[in-house]
Amino acid sequence: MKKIGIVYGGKSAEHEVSLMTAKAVIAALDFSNYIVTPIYITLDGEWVCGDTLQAPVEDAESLRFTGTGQKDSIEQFVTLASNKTSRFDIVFPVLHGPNGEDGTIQGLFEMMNLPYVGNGVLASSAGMDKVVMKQLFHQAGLKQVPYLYSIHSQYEGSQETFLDACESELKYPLFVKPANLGSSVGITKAKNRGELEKAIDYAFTYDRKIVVEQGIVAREVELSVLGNDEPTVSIAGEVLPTKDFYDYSAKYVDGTTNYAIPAAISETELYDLQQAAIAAFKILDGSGLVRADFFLTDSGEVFINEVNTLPGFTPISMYPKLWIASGKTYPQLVEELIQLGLERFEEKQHRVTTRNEDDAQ
Ligand SMILES: Nc1ncnc2c1ncn2[C@@H]1O[C@H](COP(=O)(O)OP(=O)(O)OP(=O)(O)O)[C@@H](O)[C@H]1O
Ligand SMILES: C[C@@H](N)C(=O)O
Ligand SMILES: [Mg+2]
Ligand SMILES: [Mg+2]
Repeated sequence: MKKIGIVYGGKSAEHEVSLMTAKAVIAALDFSNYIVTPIYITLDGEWVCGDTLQAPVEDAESLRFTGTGQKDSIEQFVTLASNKTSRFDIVFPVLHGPNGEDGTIQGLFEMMNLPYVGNGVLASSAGMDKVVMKQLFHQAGLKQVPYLYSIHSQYEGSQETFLDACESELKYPLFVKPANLGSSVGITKAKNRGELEKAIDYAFTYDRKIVVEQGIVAREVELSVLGNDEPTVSIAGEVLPTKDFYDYSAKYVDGTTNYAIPAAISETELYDLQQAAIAAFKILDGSGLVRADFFLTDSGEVFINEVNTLPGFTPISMYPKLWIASGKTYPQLVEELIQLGLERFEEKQHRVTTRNEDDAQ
């Protein structure tokens, strides 16, 4: 039996989405092969290690443990994970957004020498920050919509100058986003200066850095990438929002969004999208998984919007659905991700061992 720790929740505005993902991942595990420990990080950042689970949980709510009120209960996790008998064989951080999808927890696992599922520190942090991500994508030659960004302390002193720059360099409608977040939290579509100003103020309530993007009229197409050094890429899926854009409520609340899997696109368009998804994964030095989100224009032009290094992962989320459409089952996908995490860890360990032996000779 392998010991697996599922870490979920998190100090993030995507906390609730993580609970849904965690429930689904736990349900996919083979309980005759894994001893499953749930580790909940509350919205306040308190860590609560649950008792090992005997079976999948019935609902996501039951994963929301009550904490002890001690903010340093991360020590409980460190003790559990460092102890020889209770040490996890692997940890699965099922966290979305800041403090989880951004390299912070991956850094903790690295320092503890714990194998974990998914992207490492670099890919996670560079993939979380939409500005850094855009700069890397530019370097990889990937086409993107025009954008500007600002940092709160700079914006405060030069608000009008920034608004003027947005209006002269970009065309309405504009999409204003916190740089480090997901699930469309904090994003507003602005159609005039007044709305832009409000949208910027709102995005700054989530992050010290914000991005203002030119809106594009295009289809929204997403692809899933899976693997380590030789990643594979899925077919494409199209998001068909029935609202103004694919906002938080369209994603998780009102169920108004439709999806087309596979997306009705040409072979050339699919090829271009797949090449771009792999290029995005590689420039970030990804491991395990990434969902790449694109805009596809009527003339077949591909613009990368962003990647998610720990995308929504319930059986009805786009990332798994694209692999399920290619013949994998959801539990097979979860198992594959665990194996990829173990492979990455073993490869690193092997290098250390070999080097130490070489040094000793
Ligand atoms: N430049 C743009 N032009 C047109 N629509 C946009 C643009 N940027 C974002 N959108 C709309 O807003 C949605 C959310 O944007 P984005 O994917 O960047 O946010 P996110 O918070 O990282 O979401 P997630 O991580 O859940 O995919 C997009 O799916 C799209 O509907
Ligand atoms: C979880 C959300 N950021 C997604 O990418 O699906
Ligand atoms: Mg995102
Ligand atoms: Mg997206």
